[in-house]
Amino acid sequence: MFQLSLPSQPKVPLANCRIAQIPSALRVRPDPPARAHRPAATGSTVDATSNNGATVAPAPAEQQQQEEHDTQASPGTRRASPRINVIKGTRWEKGIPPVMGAHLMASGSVAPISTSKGAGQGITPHMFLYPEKEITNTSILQYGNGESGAAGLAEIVQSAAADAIEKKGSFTLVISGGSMIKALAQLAADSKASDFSKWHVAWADERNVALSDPDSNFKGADEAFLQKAGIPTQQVYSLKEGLPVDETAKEYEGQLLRIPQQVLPRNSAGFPIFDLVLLGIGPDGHIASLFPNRSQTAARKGWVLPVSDSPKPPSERITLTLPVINAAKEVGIVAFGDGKAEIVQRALEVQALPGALPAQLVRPEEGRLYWLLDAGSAGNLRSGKWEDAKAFPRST
Ligand SMILES: O=C1O[C@H](COP(=O)(O)O)[C@@H](O)[C@H](O)[C@H]1O
Repeated sequence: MFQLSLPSQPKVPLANCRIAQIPSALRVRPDPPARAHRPAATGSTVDATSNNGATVAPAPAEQQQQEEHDTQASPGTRRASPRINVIKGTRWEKGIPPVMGAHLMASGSVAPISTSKGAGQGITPHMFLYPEKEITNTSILQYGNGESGAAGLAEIVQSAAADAIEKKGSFTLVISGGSMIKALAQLAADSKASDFSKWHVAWADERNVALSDPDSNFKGADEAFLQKAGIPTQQVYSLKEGLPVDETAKEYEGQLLRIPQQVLPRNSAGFPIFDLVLLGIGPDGHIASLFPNRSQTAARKGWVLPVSDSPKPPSERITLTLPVINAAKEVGIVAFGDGKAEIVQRALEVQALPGALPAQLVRPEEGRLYWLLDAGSAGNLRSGKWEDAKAFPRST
C-alpha cells in the first residue's frame, strides 16, 4: 500500500472520487486557494480536508503484473535506481507506433523514443514526470466509474461557473468532442444548478463539417446539454459552415477575438484566459486537434489553427493552439473507461519527446490542471511506484 500526501485544502471536488496529487518525490503545493462556491460533497468521498493520507494503490492483479527494471542512472538524475514501468497486454500487437511517443519492447516494457537506441538495444528509460514548478498545479482525480466521474465533472464545471460569474459576471467554458461529450450531459440535469444565461461556450476543436453532421462536436454538445441548459445561442461560438478549412479557422478566431475582454480577459502575451477548458484525450495522446508531431502542436502563435490532414477522420478541423489552452484558468483532461487506460498510463508515466504526446504539453501557466479518471482509465497507472521514479530530466 502506498500513501500519497495531499495538500491540506485541495481545490478539488470531493464527491465519489479518490484524489491523488501527482507526486514528484511527493512535492505538492501545501495550500491551494479554496473556491468560494465549491459545491458540497455528496456520496461516498475521500474528504481530503480531513484525510491527508488518502491512499491510491494499484489493484492487486495489477501489482502482480508490474515489473520494474532497474537501470543505470544517467547524468542529472537524483536517484540511483530509476525504474521503468511495464505495460502488459498492450492492444498494439506490433508495438506502439513510434509517432505515439514510445517503443514497445519485446519484453513488454515501454521505452520512450527520446532515449531509445532501437528495440532491445541499450534502452535508458525515462519516466515522464511533470516538472516541479508545474506539478504543484496538477491533480489526478480518480472516480469509481464513468457515472460518478460525470457527476464529478459536472461539479467541477458548476463550481468554476459559480466562481467566474461571481468574479466577472460571466463564465467561459471550452469543450472538446469525442466520448467526453456524453459525460457533459449531467451539466443540464438541474437547470437551476447555474445561471446558464451567463455562460459562453466555445470549442477546443471542431470538425469542418455541417453543424448537423454526426461528426460535428457542436451537434454532440448541443444534444447533450446546450439546448437543455438554455445557454443563449449568441454565446455559443460554433463554426461557420461551408467554408474552406483555412477560412473556417480565421472566422472562428475572429469570433473569439470579438468576445469582450470583460468576459474573456487576455494574459500578458495576449492569449485569452478561458475560465475552464475541458479536453478529451485520444489513444495517440492528442488533445483538441493537436496531434502527435504535427506543426499545429508546435505552434506558439495564434489562437485557432486549421488542420487539413487530421490523422483521425474527418480530416478537416480547426483547433485551439497550445498557448490558448495553457493560458486557461483551469484545464480538465477527461478520460473515462478502460479504453483510455493505456494512453493515460503513458501520458502520466512515460516521458515522450515534446510533441509526441500532446497531452503532456498541457500545463496551464497560471491555472490548474485536473486529470479526471475513473477506475477503468486509471487501471494501468503505477502511481504507487512513482516515488521510486527517476526525477525529471527532460531530454530536450
Ligand atoms: O477527434 C477527437 O478526438 C478526441 C478524443 O476523442 P475520443 O472519442 O477518443 O474520446 C477529442 O477530445 C477531440 O475533441 C475530438 O475532436
